[in-house]
Amino acid sequence: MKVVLIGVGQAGGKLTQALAEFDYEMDFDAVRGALAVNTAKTDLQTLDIETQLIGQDRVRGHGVGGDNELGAEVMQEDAVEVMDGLDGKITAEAEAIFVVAGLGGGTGSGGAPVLVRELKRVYDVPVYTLGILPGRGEGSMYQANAGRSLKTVVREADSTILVDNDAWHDAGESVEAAFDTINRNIAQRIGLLLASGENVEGVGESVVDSSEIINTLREGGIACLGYASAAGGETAEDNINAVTSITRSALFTGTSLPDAVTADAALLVVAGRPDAIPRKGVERARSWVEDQTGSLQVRGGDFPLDSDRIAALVLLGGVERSPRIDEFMERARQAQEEQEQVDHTANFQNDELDDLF
Ligand SMILES: Nc1nc2c(ncn2[C@@H]2O[C@H](COP(=O)(O)OP(=O)(O)OP(=O)(O)O)[C@@H](O)[C@H]2O)c(=O)[nH]1
Repeated sequence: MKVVLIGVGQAGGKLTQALAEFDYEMDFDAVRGALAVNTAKTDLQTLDIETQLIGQDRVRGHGVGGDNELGAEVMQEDAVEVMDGLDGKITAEAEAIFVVAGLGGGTGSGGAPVLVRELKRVYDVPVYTLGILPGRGEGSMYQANAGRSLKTVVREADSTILVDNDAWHDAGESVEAAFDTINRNIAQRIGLLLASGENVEGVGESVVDSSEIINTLREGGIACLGYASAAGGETAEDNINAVTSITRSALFTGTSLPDAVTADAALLVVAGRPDAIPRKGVERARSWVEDQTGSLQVRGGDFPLDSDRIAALVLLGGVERSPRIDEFMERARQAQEEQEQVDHTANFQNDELDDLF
């Protein structure tokens, strides 16, 4: 799928760069344009992709300090500039636009939903969000911000693929220490999904293409991605059990949104050497995904790759009824209440307020 990526905020910019680099190193050519937008000048200076600083009048290049309402305002005020900056980058060949953001901060959290809305007004291709949910251990500001941002961005985007910051790193690693691991995994796994069907030689009937990704995300709402891989055997026959077993791991342990299984639609992509991908294994795994997700819309396809490993990617569309989302929204709601209490106490201690007597 030919895509243009727009990172908003610090996490959004870093991930956009990581995705663009992976795509370039693998020679997939799925990423046709990349831009990082932020209110913090120093965050942009560390990136190699094209960048755009917004909100200079309001925050003078210092970021919005976790204030996502301010993040949304700044994006709205500078929307014309950002859209002008994208002119020429989003060409007719682009099949989708991805707005990439950490939903817990200020700039990405507030700015992403505004930018998605603006993009949808102008472009005909689907506009998706790749959103990062704060891990359980992150502070209440992050949780509350992400709750509001998620609610808004899901309404605006054609679909929102979520990666939970607790999902794609080893247990025991703190979220901050794990950023590198998470970002590498996102670049590889989301990168492979985007590249499915791109730059593929000897395209056969069973090769997955962009329309299957778009159709899987068509129902809107929240989506997630599962991934697992294993050493491949010599022949396709040798890999029948491997394909079913990695598909199971992708859905149960390798998912970007733990516990999200019930889905409106799904796509199973099996990547590996074309002669090592077993038709029988893929078909068996696809019908297993059907049983697990309860969806009758489970697509399947191959992604020919010159690799000794065999990998399964499971894209689930319409997972918003999952217990994981309910649990997160409850956490966000409690965090917002806690924050309101903190603000309330702060008012009592405010020296600028006169005591009554
Ligand atoms: N996976 C991942 N998450 C990150 C990374 N950096 C920050 N985050 C997460 O993103 C959220 C914070 O968002 P940031 O992108 O840092 O903030 P911002 O959008 O730049 O907003 P301000 O700093 O308030 O202007 C938190 O939930 C972090 O855990 C990263 O490199 N990788």
